[in-house]
Formats: sequence, structure tokens, C-alpha cells
Amino acid sequence: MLEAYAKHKDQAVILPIAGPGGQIFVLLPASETKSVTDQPKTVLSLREVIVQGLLYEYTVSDNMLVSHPTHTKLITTTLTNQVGNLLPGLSNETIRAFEEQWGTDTESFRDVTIWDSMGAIVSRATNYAFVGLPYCRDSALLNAGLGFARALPFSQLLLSFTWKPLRPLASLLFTLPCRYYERRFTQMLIPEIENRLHNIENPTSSLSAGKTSGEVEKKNDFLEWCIEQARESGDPRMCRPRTLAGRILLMNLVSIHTSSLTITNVMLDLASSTPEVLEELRAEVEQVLDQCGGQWTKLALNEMEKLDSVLRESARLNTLVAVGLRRRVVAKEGFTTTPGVHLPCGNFCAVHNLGVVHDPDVYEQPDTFKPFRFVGLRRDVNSDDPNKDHVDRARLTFAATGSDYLAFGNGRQACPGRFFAAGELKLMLAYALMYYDLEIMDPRPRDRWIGILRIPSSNAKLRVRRRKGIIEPSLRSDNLV
Ligand code: HEM
Repeated sequence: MLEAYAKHKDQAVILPIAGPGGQIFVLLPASETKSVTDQPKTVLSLREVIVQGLLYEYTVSDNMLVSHPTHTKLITTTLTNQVGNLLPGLSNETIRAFEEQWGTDTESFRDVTIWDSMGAIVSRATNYAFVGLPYCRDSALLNAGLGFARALPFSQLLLSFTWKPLRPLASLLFTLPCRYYERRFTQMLIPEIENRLHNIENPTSSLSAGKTSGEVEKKNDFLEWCIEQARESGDPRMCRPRTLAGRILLMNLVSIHTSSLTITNVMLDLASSTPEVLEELRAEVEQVLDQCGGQWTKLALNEMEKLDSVLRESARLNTLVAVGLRRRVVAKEGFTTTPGVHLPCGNFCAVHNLGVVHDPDVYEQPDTFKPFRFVGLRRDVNSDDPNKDHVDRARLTFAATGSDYLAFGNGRQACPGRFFAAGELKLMLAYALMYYDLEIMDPRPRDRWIGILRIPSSNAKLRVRRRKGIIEPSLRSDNLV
């Protein structure tokens, strides 16, 4: 991909990708990023890339989830708006998960496998937002979700090497691990879903079971929003407990890996930077928390500019999306790029990203991890209009998308979960820095490539120790047990 960028930066090239998510793409020049971004999903579709790339037809057993992916809408309409309300619970789960994974020993350092521990913490916190307590603490449920997300790309890979007419037969064998984890996950969640549906349909029976109307309170989590959405649709298939549980499983699939890979990279970047960088970040977290009365609120997280810059810089440098804006042409008449390259319907295209983030004309010293790069760039935004200043600065935050930063894609089909991810990961990073010492490592463990996926070393160890004399955060209140 770097070679394609160096030699054919301004031309469309054909990029055959092997491995998970592999298809043949027409890699468009970076100058086409805006044009691709601007296309509606009726012309260039991301969804088609996901459905085809992950072979959902075989890897997801409930067809309703593929034909009616209504849960993704709820991310934008509800999850993003609820981040502030979810923060107290998210903080509580994050704190407890860190203690479980990184320990509370203030005397000696211990080795932790960074990838595993980040996966476990992200999974617990995210599932707090998806299914609430006590399920987000159920390791069997969380492991089934993680197992499904790990099994699916391998089933897809085996199927993609299978002759198409044989796929229906081969899938019976190749998707066995997916089916296993899917079944485990859904079976554990179905009783809760049945219970919630029962309570909604029979509000008086919950009251006669000795509860007062105050006790039968509505849950505020993704599952509850899915149930509401299903009931409002009037389609009985949407209310099937298995389908509702499948939606939560697919939410785990799209969110846990991306978020844990991102935060693993951040931790590795920081642990291989300098003690001064860590101290500067801690000072910011302490100062902001002081100003906000010790509360991990949305406002407090927004104020942590340096922390935000670290997340964006790490996501830039270790970009998970080596090629950005992967799309399938779905318009019958095809799609024609500005310079006149015509892509017939059914073709896949993408734009350069790896080349862009390593291009010195785009980023100064592009190969260096500069934790406060975006703090500097944000402060340099200098327009006469103070309101415009604010908007332009916001364009350089972790979750803000742009042509030179495709960590979350760009445009109308950009990642809908990025605001939730930003809140969750900032919280994790702030907490890790405040409550733990990280031993500096040199050099940073090398990443691995699987197809177009770049992943940090899965067995890299971080040496961590609980810091002494740090007061417990105020959010760990008893009512969040
Ligand atoms: C740091 C974590 C994350 C990263 C780096 C990430 C990255 C991405 C990227 C690159 C895309 C493709 C966008 C495009 O091509 O324009 C995407 C799509 C998507 N993301 Fe994320 N994501 C993250 C977290 C999440 C979370 C937490 C959720 C859910 C709460 C989520 C839900 C989705 C969904 C549903 C899509 C597909 C949208 C569609 O079907 O149209 N992501 N994400």
C-alpha cells in the first residue's frame, strides 16, 4: 500500500487483498477522498462491504439481523446522546475492571498482557452500556461475545477460499465456532430479554410481585432501546428474544475489537514514550478533575485536551484502517471518479490511508509518535471569528473525522459509535494514568499484519503498579454496586 502511494499516488490502482476482509479493491487516489465521502449509501455502500466481507450470509445465523440492521440506527439516535448519563456506571465498571486486571498492589510491578487486559476492560465497560448489570460482569457472556468476534473472521477466511457453489455445504463445518459462541451468548441473554418483555407486557404482574411502581424502573441500556424499537416497529419478528440477543452480539462484534485494539496501541505508545509525557498527562487529568469537583463527567473528559490528542495521534500513527472508506458500488449505473475512472456496479473501492498518515507533506515528522501534536495544531487554529475557531478546533479531536484522518472513516457512513468510544477510551486512559505507574519499555513491540488488518502484538507485556496515596474516585459510590 505504501508502494502504491509512493508510485501511483494520483492514479487509481487495483489492490488485491488476501486475508480476513479480503476483496479486490480499486484503490483511489487520496484526492478522491472527498468525492467518496460525499456519496450516499445508495451509490457507495459500506454496509455491503461488511455483509460481503464478513460473509454474514453464512456467519450470522439469524437472517433478520442482516436484512434489518436497525440496531445500528440506535447508536446515533440514542447511544451517543446517552454517553453523559452512562458515564457514572461506565466509570464504576472501568475502575473495578482495572483492579481485577491490573491489581491493587502498590509495592511491586506486575506483568500484564496488554491486549488481553484491555479486551477484558473494554468488554465489561461496553457491555455495561449494552446490557447493564449484572450481565456486563458475567465473564461467560463476555467471553462468548469475544469468542464470536474472534471466530467470525476465521470462518469467513475459510469460506472465502471455498468455491462459491460449495459454500452453503462448507459453511456447515466452517462456521461451527461462530454458531457455538452465538448460541452461548444468546442463550445467556434470552431469559433477561424474556423477563423484560414480560414486565413491559404485564406491568401489573411486576407490581403484584411485591414491587412498587418506583421499583419497576426502566433500564437505560442498548438492549432496552432495542426492545422499544422492536415493539414500535409492530413487526413480531423484531421482538423475538433470539433476534434481540443477536443484535447485542453484533454490537459486541463491531465495538469490542476496534476499541480494544485502539486503546492497546495507546498504552503501548505511552509506555514507550517518556516519564515526562506521562507526568504531563497526569497533571492535566488532576487539574481538570479538581475543576470538576472530582467527577468523571462528559465536560471533564472534553476538557482533557492532551489526553484527547494522545488518542488521536495514536489512532493516526497506528491506523487500523490501512485503506480507508471501503465501499461497494451499488448504484446500477456505477460510480465515476472525478478524473473519469468508471467503476461498474458490484465493484469495491477504497482510498489511501496508510500512505497519507506517513506522508511528510500531510503530517510533520509523520513516523514519530508526538503525543501532543493535536494540542499544538488546535491552538494554532487562528481565525478572526471566535465561533469558527471553536468549530475548527473541534475538527482536530479524537472522534472528529477528516480526509487526513480516517480512523473512524468519514462522511455520512462514518463510524456511528465513535463518540461513545471516545468517552469510554478517554475514561480508561485517564484512570490508568491516575491510578497506575507504567514502566517505560524500549522498544515498542512490533505490530503484525494479517491481510489489511494491522494489529499490535498480542502477547506484549506491560509492567504496571498501583500508585500509592491516590484517593479513590468519587464515582465509586455504593449505589453503583
Ligand atoms: C476506537 C474504536 C472504533 C474504531 C477505530 C472504529 C472504526 C470504524 C470504522 C473505520 C468504520 C467504517 C467507517 C467508514 O468507512 O466510513 C466503522 C463503522 C462502524 N462502527 Fe466503528 N469504530 C470504533 C468503535 C465503535 C463502537 C464503540 C461502535 C458501537 C457502539 C461502533 C459501531 C460501528 C458500526 C455499526 C459501523 C458500521 C456502520 C454501518 O453499518 O453503516 N464502532 N467503525
